[in-house]
Amino acid sequence: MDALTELLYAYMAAQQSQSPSNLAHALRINQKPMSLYTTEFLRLAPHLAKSDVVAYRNYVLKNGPFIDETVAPDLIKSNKRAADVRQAGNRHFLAKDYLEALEKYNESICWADGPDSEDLGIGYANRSAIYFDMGEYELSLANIALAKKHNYPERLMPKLLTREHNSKEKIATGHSKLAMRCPSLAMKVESHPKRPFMAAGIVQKELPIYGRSLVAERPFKAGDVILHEKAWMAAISPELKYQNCNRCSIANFHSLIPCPNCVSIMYCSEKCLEEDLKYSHRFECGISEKLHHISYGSSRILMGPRAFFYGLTLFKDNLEDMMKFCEANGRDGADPLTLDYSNYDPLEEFKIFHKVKLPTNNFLYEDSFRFYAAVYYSVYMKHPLVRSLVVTKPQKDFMLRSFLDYTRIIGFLIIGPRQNFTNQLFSIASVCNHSCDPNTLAAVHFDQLKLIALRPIAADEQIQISYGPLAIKNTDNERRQTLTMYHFDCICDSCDAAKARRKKAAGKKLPPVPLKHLMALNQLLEDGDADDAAKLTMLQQFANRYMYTYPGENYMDMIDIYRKVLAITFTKEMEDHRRNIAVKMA
Ligand SMILES: C[S@@+](CC[C@H](N)C(=O)[O-])C[C@H]1O[C@@H](n2cnc3c(N)ncnc32)[C@H](O)[C@@H]1O
Repeated sequence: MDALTELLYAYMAAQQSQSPSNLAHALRINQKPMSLYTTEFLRLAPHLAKSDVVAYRNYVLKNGPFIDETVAPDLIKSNKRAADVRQAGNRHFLAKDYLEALEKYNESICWADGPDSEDLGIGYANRSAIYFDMGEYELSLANIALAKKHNYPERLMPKLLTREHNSKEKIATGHSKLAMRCPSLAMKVESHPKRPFMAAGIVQKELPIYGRSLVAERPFKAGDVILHEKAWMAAISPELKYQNCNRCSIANFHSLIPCPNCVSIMYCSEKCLEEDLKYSHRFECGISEKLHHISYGSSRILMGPRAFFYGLTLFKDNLEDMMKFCEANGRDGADPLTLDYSNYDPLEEFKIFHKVKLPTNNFLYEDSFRFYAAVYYSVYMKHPLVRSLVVTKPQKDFMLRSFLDYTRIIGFLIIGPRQNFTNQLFSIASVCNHSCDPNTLAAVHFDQLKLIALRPIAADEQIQISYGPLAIKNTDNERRQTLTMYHFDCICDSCDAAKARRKKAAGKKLPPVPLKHLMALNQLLEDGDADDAAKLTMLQQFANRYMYTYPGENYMDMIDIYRKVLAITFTKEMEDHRRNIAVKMA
């Protein structure tokens, strides 16, 4: 019987007998999505529905699901495993399956037992060979440097030195991807003195139904970068553990370093490693596989517990102080624009997060959230550090309730298309409301976000982005359906039938000459070799000059092209940024 059939049988048996212990058995067999069991769990314990999260926790502690050693054992570093997994990577490399090979080499790097293991050095060296083949010479050099630092065997050194020489030669002869010169989306408008990464002249206002909103106090032009924000928290789905950084979520071309103590976690840099150890991994190292088992298929669900431990660290591990603050401060509203980022204090930013007001008590996925909070609680309490800090009953209940509360807040705050593999939390950008015809693009590259005006924005206009659906692409029904995931009915102008009709009537056709230029531009855009900077400048000029035709069809088509070019440019800009970091590492 294959594993899937076995799982199915166990699942059906659990359903028939309605016995929690059979469910626990099914869970042991299944190493994958826990979400499969949420509905089933709730069916087996219907009395829990809508009850307090403490009841969920008590039920889970008594009846399971037990995420223990039999379900998700800790992985202990092993050079033998490192060598075996590396062999699998070599097979992918020979077949030129570069991404699969990188993932296997990363896994091998994680298994390598300690910084002096030659398996660590060989893993980095093998990665450098892939980057060389991919034409990523800076990354090749950075990985050669890592291999040399981590006991790469002398007997193999000549091969590595040849690759180092060849990579340098490729860069010197203009074959580096950095030589392709990507335009940077720099902030050119005046910045705010207390928020150097944000344009001056933007405020937070409370608007009917929308709630907190970002509003321009001065006009902006198309192409103005009005915010460049870094996420304060991010998470990846466990499937990406050998592909993305556990702290900032970036893929970094899969050039990652391992947690020195466990096999389950990687980072894009020493900085992320240090920060993650400080804010969350010290509470997770040793139980990561169990946590992964719970959050398989989702990055978001772990962010609630993570936010709690982040806060606890900022309160200097003093749980009583954190409890005092949280109990004295209800969720009655918060404005991140009151923070002084020129004198950044992460605790103040965390307090703003804690005070976010949720618009409803009717939360989506509430039963699942309580179930997950309870199961996470049961796993985190296995960690000695957590057990030493969370001791009394009120402290334990506080941690449990915080897991749930922060999961809800994060569900409310996360912007952009709902996808599960990586998620990031931005304090300021998360104040942006959705519009199906947004005036601004939120370009996101993992933990980096830029808000860029897509068309001229007038003073007093709300700054809005799209969380996914767009009137230009999706029907009213499609948009409504997508937005049910966000649990709100869109009130933007495109979703109000009368306003949408009036708006449409105001649109004009582009004059013949710019229309001809636009068609030529369309062709140019299909030419991959065309100068990105020239495309951007042209589109930006169109967007500003012909705003009077908005929302005419030609103008809207052009904005759609502009949106795509901006998103591609931002990705390239961020990738170049990482290549430049690799140069420094080499
Ligand atoms: C990421 S938050 C945006 C900030 C939020 N307005 C606040 O008060 O914190 C997303 C929430 O804002 C509200 N919202 C955003 N766009 C909206 C829209 N187009 N129509 C109605 N409500 C919207 C919904 O309550 C949604 O769940």
